[in-house]
Amino acid sequence: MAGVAGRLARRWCSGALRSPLQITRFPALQLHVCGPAMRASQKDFENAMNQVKLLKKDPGNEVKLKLYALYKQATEGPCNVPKPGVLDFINKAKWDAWHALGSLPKETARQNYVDLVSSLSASSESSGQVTPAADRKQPGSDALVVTSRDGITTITLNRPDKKNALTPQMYHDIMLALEAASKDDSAITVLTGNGDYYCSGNDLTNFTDIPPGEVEERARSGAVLLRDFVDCFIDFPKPLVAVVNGPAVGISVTLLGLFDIVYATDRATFHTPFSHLGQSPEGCSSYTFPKMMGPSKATEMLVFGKKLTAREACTQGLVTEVFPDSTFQKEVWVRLKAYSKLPPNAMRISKQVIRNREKEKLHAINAEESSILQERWLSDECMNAIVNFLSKKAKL
Ligand SMILES: CCCCC/C=C/CC(=O)SCCNC(=O)CCNC(=O)[C@H](O)C(C)(C)COP(=O)(O)OP(=O)(O)OC[C@H]1O[C@@H](n2cnc3c(N)ncnc32)[C@H](O)[C@@H]1OP(=O)(O)O
Repeated sequence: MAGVAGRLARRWCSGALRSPLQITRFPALQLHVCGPAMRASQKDFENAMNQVKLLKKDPGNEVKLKLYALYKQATEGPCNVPKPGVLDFINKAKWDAWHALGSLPKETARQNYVDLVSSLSASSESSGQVTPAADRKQPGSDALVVTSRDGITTITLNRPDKKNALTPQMYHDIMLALEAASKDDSAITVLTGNGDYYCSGNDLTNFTDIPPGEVEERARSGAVLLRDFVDCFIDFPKPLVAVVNGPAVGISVTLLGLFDIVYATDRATFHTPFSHLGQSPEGCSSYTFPKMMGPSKATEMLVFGKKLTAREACTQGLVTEVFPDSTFQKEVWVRLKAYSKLPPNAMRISKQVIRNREKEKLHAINAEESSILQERWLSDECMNAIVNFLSKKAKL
């Protein structure tokens, strides 16, 4: 086994399965499963599969083989496929691992899978047992991962290779996730990013491949989507926390004015390059930013595109607290777990007392900003900026 593991390590470490994210592309871990629950429920199992995608550290080949074997056993039962040839190292190692589980019942394999993922999560920064909060419609792609544990529902942007830029599918999935989180039994909802960025804002390739006759219609439907998306944040009934794990750009910054708490690593920056892009502010920032930081500081950000450090953003009221990057995850999650144990109804009602009197105004501002942006998207200034980005001339 040592020789095979060594060859596997070389193959995996030099190939497609190197990073923790890539573990999720291990095809067997993606399949859907069914069957009755004994101990770990189907939901626990699905949550565990989502957790695997978020592991910060590569667990190593032995553990990956164990996960593979348990997954196969839990979903298909005892190994029932022919043994691969001796030179087919990877498939043979996988087959060996699965075959070694003998007649282990599916339910036990599922439980063992959940336990193993839980122990891996606990030993990485995102610790804690994953538990289902409510029946949740899973997002339509891997670009968003939703988990619930310790009374906290966490929505994680999971497109690290694109700095978590937001695609139309992600806008829809975030809305669905917020809708589900508003009804589940968690006390707090968190939005965060996987990888080195929190979010690089709207995916600028959303503006490509639009047939000439459809530009206006695309701008109109984009504005409707934007308005609906921001409305979900305005109306969200429970404490909403942004865990800003790295730089934030565009709409991911403007939305922060609608969060109840914003925790940021000292590595984060806050950048709204709207004028550079021929665009205009959204996310109600034309109202929340001047209110928070005064009109001239808001103008520096929203009109001149001044990029703030985390400490500057904290001084100006956009960020609640800044943590050293080395302890960010640990400190923030300890804090949030403690908050999540407070009486949930009291927290929800207090949030509403603080926020409700602004709601109508925010909806009106959102509608206005969306309609102005719809016009901006049709402007030459905006088109030229997108072309510049796409041709890699502009790094903002
Ligand atoms: C419903 C519609 C609602 C619309 C709401 C409107 C919102 C407005 C905004 O959000 S405006 C903000 C738009 N975002 C930006 O302008 C950021 C653009 N990106 C960058 O400037 C840089 O990529 C960076 C500073 C974020 C990171 O630079 P770095 O050099 O560290 O990394 P790369 O540039 O190599 O990025 C890695 C890959 O990620 C792709 N990418 C990053 N951000 C975006 C993005 N916003 N849209 C599309 N793609 C993005 C980048 O192209 C690289 O991809 P590649 O590896 O395939 O080249």
